[in-house]
Amino acid sequence: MKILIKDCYLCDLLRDSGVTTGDVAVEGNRLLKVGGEGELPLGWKPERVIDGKDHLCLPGLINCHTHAAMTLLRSYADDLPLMHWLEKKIWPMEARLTGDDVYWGTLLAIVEMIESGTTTFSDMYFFTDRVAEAVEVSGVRACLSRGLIGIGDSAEQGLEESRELLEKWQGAADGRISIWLGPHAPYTCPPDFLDKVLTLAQDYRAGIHVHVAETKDEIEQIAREYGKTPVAYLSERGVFRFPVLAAHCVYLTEEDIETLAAAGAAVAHNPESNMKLASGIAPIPELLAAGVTVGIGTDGASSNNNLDMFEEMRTAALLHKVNKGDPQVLPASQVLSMATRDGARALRLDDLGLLQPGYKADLILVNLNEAHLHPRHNPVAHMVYSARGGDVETVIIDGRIVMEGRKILTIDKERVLAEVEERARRLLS
Ligand SMILES: CSC[C@H]1O[C@@H](n2cnc3c(O)ncnc32)[C@H](O)[C@@H]1O
Ligand SMILES: [Zn+2]
Repeated sequence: MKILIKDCYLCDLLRDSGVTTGDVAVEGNRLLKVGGEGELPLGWKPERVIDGKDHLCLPGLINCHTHAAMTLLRSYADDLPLMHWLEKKIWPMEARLTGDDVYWGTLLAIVEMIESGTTTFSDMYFFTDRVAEAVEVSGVRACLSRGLIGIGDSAEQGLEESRELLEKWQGAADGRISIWLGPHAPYTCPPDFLDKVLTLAQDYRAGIHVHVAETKDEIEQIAREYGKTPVAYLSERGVFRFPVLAAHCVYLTEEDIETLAAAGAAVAHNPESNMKLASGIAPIPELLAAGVTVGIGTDGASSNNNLDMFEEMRTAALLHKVNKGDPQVLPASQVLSMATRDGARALRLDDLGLLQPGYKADLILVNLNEAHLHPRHNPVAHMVYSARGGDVETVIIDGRIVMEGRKILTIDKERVLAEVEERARRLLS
């Protein structure tokens, strides 16, 4: 499809050169022209023209760490610390989930993400076949991992399912789906199990998505069991020989940061989940100073409790300023970059996260005609400090319009809401 978005505001995050106005042309699943950059072939005619006036065009937001189907458990267990929350509330309830539950819970997450401008997400859950189906039908982009727990009966099953996913879904849905391996965390993955995960990573050249150093409890447990930090434990097993997406990374030593930087590992920062579970504050300024790529994630809807990346950007920006007592820490343009370009790099998705000719056509139009977005001194700052997910008007993913005028075109939202209500009721009964 050839789409022309006319007269929108554009910001160039690569050069941080402020905001301009211009047109954006999309052909197939690629950006053809963005403002003054790129060429339209002679006689090029759009099939769709979208009026971009009073709208800011941005790369689609990238949610680097979530558990999409946990929308089913939103506000089922609040105000608890991580281990109590997981062991006493979440895991017993997750044991009751069916594949259909995960499918509909994931679709609900996708509705929420599209409505708030997220076009790509990185997920770790189970029944991942069903997660992939939800991604395929809805038109979003996703990196999916089957969460792997190496203690208990289902360890081997998780590995087998991961292998099947890699065979069946890697590059599926026109390349919108990527498969990663998801060893859950150092405290659920003993050394011999991690070794099996890495053999699979080697066989399929897959990346590793893992929770790391999230709480003080984890630091103490891994020190007790292995006499080292979680990062050192993973490093000794050889995890960092592969592309790594490390979620949380709240408690890191200087040496851990050096290890992550030297390995080219990326971190998914989840400030709201870390705040809600009272896990702590990740050393994001230090990671950035060391050259580590940092993306932003919401974590699951049960520890956040929404999937709005605008809110997450604002929280990230504010949290680190107050933590450091320095308002210059994490300026708006850097946070917006973390939620777009750096997120794409963290997920190893080339040609994504920037509005540049030749890049994948994943973009959003944010309606600036709202009271909280006036006056327009600095639309980039508005995206981090003032905007809300509900300001997103149009979403294009892989060159396809998936939301227009706030109506999602690929999913029957009413059906999703009804299915989830019924399933959530059954789960608690
Ligand atoms: C085995 S699939 C993934 C697994 O992770 C659980 N989970 C959700 N949020 C967190 C978190 O912040 N830290 C650790 N584990 C988390 C989720 O409930 C699934 O069981
Ligand atoms: Zn998580």
